[in-house]
Amino acid sequence: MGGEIAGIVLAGGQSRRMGGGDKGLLDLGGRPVIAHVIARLGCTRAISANGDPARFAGFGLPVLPDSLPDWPGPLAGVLAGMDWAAGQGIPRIVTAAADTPFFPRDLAARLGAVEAPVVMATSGGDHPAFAAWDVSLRDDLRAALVAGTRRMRDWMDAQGAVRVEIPGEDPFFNINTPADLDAARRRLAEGPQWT
Ligand SMILES: Nc1nc2c(ncn2[C@@H]2O[C@H](COP(=O)(O)OP(=O)(O)OP(=O)(O)O)[C@@H](O)[C@H]2O)c(=O)[nH]1
Repeated sequence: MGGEIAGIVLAGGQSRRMGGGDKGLLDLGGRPVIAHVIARLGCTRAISANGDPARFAGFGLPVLPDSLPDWPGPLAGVLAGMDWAAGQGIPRIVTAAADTPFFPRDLAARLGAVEAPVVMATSGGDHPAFAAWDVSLRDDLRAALVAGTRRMRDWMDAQGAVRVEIPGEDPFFNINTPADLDAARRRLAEGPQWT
């Protein structure tokens, strides 16, 4: 599929399993976890998160508050990304989670190459935070949220999302707990392929 695709990093949420704060701002090898995600995604154009945008100022990207701020969950962040991209005249976004620093660098190209309105990454299970979305779906997504849809997977299944298998060794390892952060630091120490 041709056309521009804008990377949106989902960085909101409550980080309850981590004990609060922003998982993306935790240190991993001398830089924040989200810096790894921004670099790997390659086409990052915005960060999706509620709260004070100043905490992300160092990345030089717009910080998008959730389109439905009282609606917890990453789908509201996806909608914010779609609304922002539509305003920029960009037809498609690809989303990545700010707490997942080791996915392949060609992820956006792999998802963007599939000609479908919703493309979900999978590797030993679905990873709905990693997906490509046509922004033309935003009014449908808004309506679904208002109607009570909460889980990304439910909405994507309703849309008949195409699945793309992403290669790699546990490519969507994500940092939810302090033990996960320790494991990520150990993985980083394994070699330059993870930096
Ligand atoms: N924009 C936005 N992103 C979110 C929201 N909730 C979660 N995310 C992001 O979606 C990804 C997956 O989030 P989870 O780990 O399921 O939820 P979390 O709130 O970060 O963590 P827990 O409270 O421990 O479940 C992470 O990158 C989060 O930053 C939200 O309400 N808005």
